Amino acid sequence: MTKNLELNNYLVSTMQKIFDPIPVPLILLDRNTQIIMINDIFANYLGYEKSYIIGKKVQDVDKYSRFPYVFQTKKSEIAWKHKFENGHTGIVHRIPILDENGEVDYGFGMVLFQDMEQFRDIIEKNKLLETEIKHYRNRLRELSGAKYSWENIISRSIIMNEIKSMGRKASMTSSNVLILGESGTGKELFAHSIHNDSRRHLDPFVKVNCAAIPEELLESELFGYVDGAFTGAKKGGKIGKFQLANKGSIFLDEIGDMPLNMQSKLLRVLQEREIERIGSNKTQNIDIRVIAATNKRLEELVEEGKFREDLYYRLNVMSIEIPPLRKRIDDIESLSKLLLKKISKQLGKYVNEISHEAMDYLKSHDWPGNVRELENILERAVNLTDNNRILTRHLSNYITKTKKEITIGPVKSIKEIIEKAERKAIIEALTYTKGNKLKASNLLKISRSNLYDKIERYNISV
Ligand SMILES: Nc1ncnc2c1ncn2[C@@H]1O[C@H](COP(=O)(O)OP(=O)(O)OP(=O)(O)O)[C@@H](O)[C@H]1O
Repeated sequence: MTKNLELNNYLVSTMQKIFDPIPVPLILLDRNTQIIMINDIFANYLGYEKSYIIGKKVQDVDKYSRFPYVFQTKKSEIAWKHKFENGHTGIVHRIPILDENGEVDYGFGMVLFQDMEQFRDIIEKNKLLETEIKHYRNRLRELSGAKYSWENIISRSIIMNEIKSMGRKASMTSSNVLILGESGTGKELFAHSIHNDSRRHLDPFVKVNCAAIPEELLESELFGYVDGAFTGAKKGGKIGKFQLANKGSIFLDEIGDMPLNMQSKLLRVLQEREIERIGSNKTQNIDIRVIAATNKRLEELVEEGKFREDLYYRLNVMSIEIPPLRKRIDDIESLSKLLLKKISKQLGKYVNEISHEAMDYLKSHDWPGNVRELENILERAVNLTDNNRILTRHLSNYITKTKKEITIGPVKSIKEIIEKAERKAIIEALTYTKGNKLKASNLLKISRSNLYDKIERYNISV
């Protein structure tokens, strides 16, 4: 008995030594709400000598104490506003400590904020920090997030409009998306737009070019690593792209070039929805949407054993195939106009017109490099022209060398077919009448002024 008492006294005095230097008001009660321990700062706060308080029931020191109630409910009260008997108002925690039978053994209390001013100060600072974080998040999103949306994707052809509307549908779902198409067809534009139009648009959009990162670095890029994971690892470790993209979307460009071993790891992420940093055995849950793109024929890669079939099916939940530019020549004119605007802005040189003949050449080219190639051709032409107009001579030789009749594209608009036929008929009539416009207009059965208008509109040199 004496031994137990001695032990108890020893424990209490040791704990008191620990309690006292802590600059936060702390209190410990026994199961009868009797104060076993209180630190100096709390005793001062209550306005009593510590020796006077110890051994008293808590409600005798502060008649508003809710500890008797907490002992009944056995439920902690965290961050409660409390007005003490002496008039102070603070924010407090009251925690019942239960024994193995679930009965209250002790009660632990602390004053988190000693007055409401202090509390309001912290809340204000917190709000300020939140605003700052929001600001930097927005800046980060502007710098590294999704930059493009549907308005940036020019589409006049029926086929492209349909594909855009499929893209819009894909934005609405949370399924993975696979974007297929030749190089330069606008796969990346689609990936940005899908993210920007999805419910994840306020969260990160992280791009990884699977073909550009050496195989041995890809795993650490995607998964990150912990401090000291391997020789040469950065101090403090590295956050992987999966984690950076958490809650948002990860754009895996050139997925067809992902090495097989990484494909297995990606599949695990998609199945388990969790990742492990290299060198760590802790898993972290992640919530990401994968948007993958490739210019390779994935089915062929699957057949050749270069792409995992199960991963292919996981990614191919919604697939969008962007047709090459040569299959949608109706888009060339409007695309060129938009690209001219963009290039003019970049080069600080205003060019906004393309002669009819030059446009014909553009429409009859095969465009193996698709929109990217068109952009390059136009940039060169803008540099070469002396005014605001691009003529045939400003186009690269390889574009003007071969001009075939434009018959490609099953979805040419009626307007374009009529315009082409009209232009051809006017040229034939003018050639036949050796440039006599009156005779030509009679042959064509249109008025002379109408003929003049069309000559100007179709840019026909007489
Ligand atoms: N429909 C479009 N409207 C406007 N610009 C486009 C369109 N399609 C492509 N572009 C432009 O063409 C260029 C190439 O597009 P993007 O990078 O999206 O192609 P990609 O298919 O991802 O190419 P790669 O397979 O080589 O990565 C970009 O400058 C893009 O802005």
